[in-house]
Amino acid sequence: MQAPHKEHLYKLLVIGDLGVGKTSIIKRYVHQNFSSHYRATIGVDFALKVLHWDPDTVVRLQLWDIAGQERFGNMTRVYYREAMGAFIVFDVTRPATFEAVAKWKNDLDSKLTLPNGKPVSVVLLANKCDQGKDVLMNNGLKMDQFCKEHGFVGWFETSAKENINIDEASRCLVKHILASECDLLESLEPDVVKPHLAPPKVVSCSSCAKS
Ligand SMILES: Nc1nc2c(ncn2[C@@H]2O[C@H](COP(=O)(O)OP(=O)(O)OP(=O)(O)O)[C@@H](O)[C@H]2O)c(=O)[nH]1
Repeated sequence: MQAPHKEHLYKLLVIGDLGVGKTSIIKRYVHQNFSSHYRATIGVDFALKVLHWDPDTVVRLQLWDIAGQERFGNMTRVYYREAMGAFIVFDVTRPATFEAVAKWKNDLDSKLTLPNGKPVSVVLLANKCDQGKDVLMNNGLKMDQFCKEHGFVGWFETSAKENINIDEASRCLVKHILASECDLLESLEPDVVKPHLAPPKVVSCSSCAKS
């Protein structure tokens, strides 16, 4: 088999309130397992997921699992640096975690933009959908509108427990990041392209297929 000749490395943040399932989503996505035992994340954890995006392209995702208790703290600014995208997670059984979503998004947008000034791609995850849909039922038809108003590129009902929609949400985020990277590379002069945005092996953009 021929080796893929395009490689992308993206740092992705996973943020949201305490106990919404950030660690569980990453564990499910990367290690294909789930535990109902809750242990709060301290600070930040990391995981790596390798996606064979197409026969020609490998995407490496460096997932930053940021503790919910770090919310809006000074530490998060350091964690956000050079991220290309994020998942903001809430728990469908706890309305307060949905109410915090806009604050997480505003915090992220105020601390992190791409070098061309545009916001990074963010997907909203309505997690624990195996447990009921209290929040979604209340907000029902407004989810699409909410995402549009707050600049999310998409949203998914997910369950780390039942493995629902996690792969799909990730593919959606990566698709948007590939497109925004394409924009970025076009808008920046070659001498100011930062190394992390243009890894040496990137020879063309897979999302717009320009060489
Ligand atoms: N039923 C159900 N439980 C879940 C799901 N995802 C996570 N949980 C449970 O929710 C609890 C919290 O999950 P974590 O993944 O630790 O949450 P977290 O957002 O990483 O928490 P912090 O690191 O403290 O911010 C654990 O008991 C998990 O087993 C899910 O999709 N369905």
